[in-house]
Amino acid sequence: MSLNAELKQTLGLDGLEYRHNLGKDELFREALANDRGRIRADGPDDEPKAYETALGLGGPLVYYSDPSCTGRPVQDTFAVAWPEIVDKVWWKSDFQQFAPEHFEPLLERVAAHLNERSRHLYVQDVYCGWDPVYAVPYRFVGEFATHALFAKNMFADGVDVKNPDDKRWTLLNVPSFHCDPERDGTKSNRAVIIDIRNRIGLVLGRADYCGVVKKTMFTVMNYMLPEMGEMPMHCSANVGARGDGAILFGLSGTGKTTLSADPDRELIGDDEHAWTEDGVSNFEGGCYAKLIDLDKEAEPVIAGALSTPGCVIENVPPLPGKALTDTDPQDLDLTDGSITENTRLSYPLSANPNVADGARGPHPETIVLLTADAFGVLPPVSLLDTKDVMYHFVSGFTSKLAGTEVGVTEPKAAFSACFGAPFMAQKPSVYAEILAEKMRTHKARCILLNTGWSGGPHGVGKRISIKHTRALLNAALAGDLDPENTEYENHPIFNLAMPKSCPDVPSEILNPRNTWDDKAAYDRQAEKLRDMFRENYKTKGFDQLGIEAVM
Ligand SMILES: Nc1ncnc2c1ncn2[C@@H]1O[C@H](COP(=O)(O)OP(=O)(O)O)[C@@H](O)[C@H]1O
Ligand SMILES: C=C(OP(=O)(O)O)C(=O)O
Ligand SMILES: [Mn+2]
Repeated sequence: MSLNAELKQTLGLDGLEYRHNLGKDELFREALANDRGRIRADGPDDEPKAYETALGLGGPLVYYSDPSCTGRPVQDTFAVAWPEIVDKVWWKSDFQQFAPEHFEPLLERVAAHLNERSRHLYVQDVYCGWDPVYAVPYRFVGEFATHALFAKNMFADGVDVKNPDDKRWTLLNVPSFHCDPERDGTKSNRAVIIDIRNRIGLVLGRADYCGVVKKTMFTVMNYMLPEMGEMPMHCSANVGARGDGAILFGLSGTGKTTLSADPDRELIGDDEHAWTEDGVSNFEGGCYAKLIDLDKEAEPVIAGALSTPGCVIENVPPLPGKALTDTDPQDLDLTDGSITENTRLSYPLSANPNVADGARGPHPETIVLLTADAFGVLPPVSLLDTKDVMYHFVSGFTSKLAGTEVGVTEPKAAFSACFGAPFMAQKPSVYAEILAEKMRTHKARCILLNTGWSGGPHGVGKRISIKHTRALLNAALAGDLDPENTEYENHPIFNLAMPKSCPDVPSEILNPRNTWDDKAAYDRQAEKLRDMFRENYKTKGFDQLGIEAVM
């Protein structure tokens, strides 16, 4: 079937011009010519943007998203509540039911909106997943060349999927369509809606943060993989010189991207993976790094990717006095969080000089659970046994940092099951059971690595340095923190095993109580966090899932 006929059949689009599978250079030029201002002017009450899409000198594209959408719009994210999925999906405030009777009329209105204007659309055919066992063809269809370029950077290509037409997902991204909540069944004038029955994603209105283009598909994968008995994971992954695999689970801002980009280890990916019988493989073909206050020495790989042609930079303002035409990445102010703290760089895996072949690697030898504790009370590193892993995996404690979700402006304690609740389309027990089974089969060492605050809570203490976190991680990966090589002490409040020493890390920071001047205040804060863990365990009914309480 021709592309025209296919898009007429799946989406009702008719009489449109498709710019299909353009190369990066073409998408780059199209983004500059077409994504500036024009389409946004359709919306009511448009807040002016401070800057418009700018040119990089043969380097990255600099995109400024709608000021109301510099992170994921979680409160406007839905799945169509078809009867065959309604009992399986884990519904929650950041993943809500969309009434089936509203879906078709809404899609028809979106199609009519596009057909009437007969604007051109960008269509990019990519794959989600590098392993043909579970990979799906992913067709991005949207108004902005920027998002098509993002999809090209961020997804796999050339994957040999059998019967691709029976598996293809189509994402229709239409920033110029503003929903009417009363008529359309949405909560506001924007919406992100997943239709599992028909394999369609809809991104409407001010939802143009590029992260939506990848995380929507990630949510889909998290629904589908357990159906095939496979484990999807919100984690980064890499491989050391001994062929030793590692995976690092963590919610946004905990360090998946930063810590997996290690010049000495082959990168598999920074965010979304599957763990199957064959090992670990990436869903994506690119990375999505945070740029705020990037330290070019501590993060050489990310800094190096900044000037890669075809990369997309999001919401970084220029240095004072620098013009926005002909922007050299050097002219951007990476310390400027005035648009958002969640400034971003998307780059293909190939921009990293050390990547794993085919974005795949072995079963992990080390499993890292990342957390960023803004209370400053968890140890920087703890050794976990299997029951600790299960407990901390379903608890998913971290502090949400400002920016990645609309509405989060300061660090906030979060218990996000499986370290990615908004994307876990099925219930946490589904993922916990598959992980438990994997851990029984493949023995791995496990650590809890806290990249959060030390010496006091956020605002008083300091964030643990990347240098120390990396030293702790490297020691764990090398086996230096294995129980036969290191002495441990127990944290009496969290019941966690803390090493007494670690190469290249001052011993006194390993027990967080040492880093606080006021020990009584430390104990009170630690007890408060422990009580939050207990409360979360109780209210979510984790005992009924067979998860043992460890604290
Ligand atoms: N000790 C640390 N470990 C990891 N990241 C840190 C640390 N201290 C500060 N950071 C910063 O925190 C952010 C971590 O974000 P990122 O690696 O993108 O997380 P994720 O990929 O899990 O969302 C980065 O901006 C990084 O520079
Ligand atoms: C893209 C995102 O992921 P992360 O912050 O984990 O890199 C996001 O949360 O929007
Ligand atoms: Mn990341």
